[in-house]
Amino acid sequence: MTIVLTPYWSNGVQKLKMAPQPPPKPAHGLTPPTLNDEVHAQRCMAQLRSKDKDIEKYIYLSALKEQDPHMFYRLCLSHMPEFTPIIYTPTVGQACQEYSKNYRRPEGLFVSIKDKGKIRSVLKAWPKLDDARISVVTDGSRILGLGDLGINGMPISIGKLSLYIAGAGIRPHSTIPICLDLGTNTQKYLDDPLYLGLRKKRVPTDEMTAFMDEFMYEMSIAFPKLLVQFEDFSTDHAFLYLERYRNQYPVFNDDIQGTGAVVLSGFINAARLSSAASGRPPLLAPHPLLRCRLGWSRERIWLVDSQGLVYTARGELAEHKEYFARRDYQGPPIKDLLDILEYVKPTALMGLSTMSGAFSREAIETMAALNPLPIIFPLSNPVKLSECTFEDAVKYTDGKVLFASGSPFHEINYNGKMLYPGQGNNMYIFPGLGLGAILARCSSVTDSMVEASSLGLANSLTPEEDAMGLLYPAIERIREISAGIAMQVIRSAQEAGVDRHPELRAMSDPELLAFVNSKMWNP
Ligand SMILES: O=C([O-])CC(=O)C(=O)O
Ligand SMILES: [Mg+2]
Repeated sequence: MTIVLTPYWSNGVQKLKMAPQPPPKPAHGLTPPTLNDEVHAQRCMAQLRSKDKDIEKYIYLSALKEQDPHMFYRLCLSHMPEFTPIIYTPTVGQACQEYSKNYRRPEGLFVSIKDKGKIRSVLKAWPKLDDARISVVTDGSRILGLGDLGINGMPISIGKLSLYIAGAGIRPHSTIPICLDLGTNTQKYLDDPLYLGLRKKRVPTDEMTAFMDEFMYEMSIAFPKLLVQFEDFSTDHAFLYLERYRNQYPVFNDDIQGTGAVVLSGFINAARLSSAASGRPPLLAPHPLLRCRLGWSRERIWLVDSQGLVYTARGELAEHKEYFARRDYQGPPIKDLLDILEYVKPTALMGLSTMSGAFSREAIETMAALNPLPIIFPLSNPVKLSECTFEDAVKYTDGKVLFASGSPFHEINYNGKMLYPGQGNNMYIFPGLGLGAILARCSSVTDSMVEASSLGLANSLTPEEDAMGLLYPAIERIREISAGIAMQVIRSAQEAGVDRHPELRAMSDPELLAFVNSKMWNP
């Protein structure tokens, strides 16, 4: 699906002041007596870099995390740009595809449709019942843009939780990766002798819903302090279960809400730069009214799917497309993206299509002809499914583009000037959103909390990052960014009345930020 956005503007809210972090505790563990920690860190990096293939690096880091989690997280934090593409998108996509082939040891919880009726006993098998604070739950049905991987989706839960630990200082013991096995419709896996999941097709939705009801209820009993992040469910089920449980349990959907928040955040910053470049006046009233602006933004968003422009007169539409279907367009159908761009004349082009090349050279050139500084966000994951590359976006706009992608691209030296791609990936949002929700002990995750995370991220750019034209802050600052986001999320939970940690209400903002920082685990 492609969303074409027309102009949009915003101005900033107050910048956050960050409290200093507590100093890291000295690492200790099962290391030989003459082993020097500093040198061993270098040794680990050398071992990592000696691997030719990214999947080998993934396997090496997975083993390091098991053997020496302090070293793993310490290196992860000090090498975020090098680590995230391995332990997370894009390599985690390959790790999922090859999970049954590369499997070495248990790392999470599997709950299958065969456990229906006795899910409680399966959850009780988890060794750290009382510590559990955050679980990432997938059913493997839509892993990144790679489709239905069945039980092979487990590494996505593991990867997200590694970023919770690195990026928000959640204690490793407090995380539970979960993969639900409801079958798979991917024949290749059903035929694979090494496949680790049930050899059956996915169960129908009513059966799945009965399973999910029991699962969610038992989770809330077994782990009373747990926040649940739904991850990579197929689109229809993603919407269905978010709506079904969001007022009953603390739960959010990373692909709907986390991605929405991260894209909005990058877009707020891009719109500011784009409007300035075009000399257009600011188009948007100040921030904290996002929800009120939804109706307004609906007028400015043109949704495109495989059938072309989405409009109400086109006929029956999937429910999640109806909201943004154009009511003011009567036809004829316009299918071609170039024709749609000519018709709409958008400021921004966003891709959620999982179609590599969907933003063709002509589409990018058209965006550049329409705007002095077009906003182009190819958001599909992993890298090989991105609608265009950073290089293409730079080349076909002559270096004048506000770019963010879902997966990482390298910076480019274009005519002597370094240009930096933004990574509009929900990894900027979920650690801070989750941390805030956990610390507030919230009973549910409200839209206002998700919005708060988005605004917290948008306002986390330093003056230097701002001057470089970045849309997202440097990922190296993830701890500081997550702390700021968590604080905004806690305040928003308090405003919504879903917090269950009243002592935090009395704290001033600096006190609250210091509290958030003090709760972070450090390797
Ligand atoms: O995992 C990522 O990189 C972002 C995400 O949630 C997805 O693509 O489903
Ligand atoms: Mg996802």
